[in-house]
Amino acid sequence: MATSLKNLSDYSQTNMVDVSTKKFAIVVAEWNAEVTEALFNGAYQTLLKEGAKEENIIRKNVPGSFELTLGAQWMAQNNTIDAVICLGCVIQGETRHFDFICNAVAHGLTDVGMKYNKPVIFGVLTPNNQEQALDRAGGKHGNKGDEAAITAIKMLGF
Ligand SMILES: Nc1c(NC[C@H](O)[C@H](O)[C@H](O)CO)[nH]c(=O)[nH]c1=O
Ligand SMILES: CC(=O)[C@@H](O)COP(=O)(O)O
Repeated sequence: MATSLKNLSDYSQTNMVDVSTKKFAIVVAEWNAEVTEALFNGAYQTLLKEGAKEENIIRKNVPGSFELTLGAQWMAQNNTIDAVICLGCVIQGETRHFDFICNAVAHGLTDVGMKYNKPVIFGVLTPNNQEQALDRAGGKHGNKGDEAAITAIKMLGF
């Protein structure tokens, strides 16, 4: 598995720009809160470690990952926001509901980034079970929240 070959929290220092004046929105889905809170902490601490200011990081919650798209749009339309980081965790259930949510939010966040011409980062875990989720939210495979924050910073250095 690709993730088993890398740690989500490892990253190269290329394209790491000065983010001391950059403003970030982090939109967090409340579903699977144990996981999404760990993703948020990873993203938040990574932004601070890379030089972002606490006062320049805005957090907004949405009920579930499906709502990340509208939450991202509400943040992206704010001209003072430089990048939007979206965090969620969609865990496979018994039905195809998982597929519809994952596809909708992946396409939706892509569309928001293209519409507002700014980084909108897909920090959504799509695991088969809780264990796989926790492994990627500060567990043995690192933290996708770290990865999402670094991705936002790298895109600002494009
Ligand atoms: N099952 C999960 C959901 N489901 C809720 C949806 O995201 C959405 O809020 C609902 O369909 C109403 O629009 N959300 C997650 O983030 N994770 C899940 O595992
Ligand atoms: C991904 C989900 O929405 C999930 O909670 C749905 O579970 P199920 O497919 O068993 O209804």
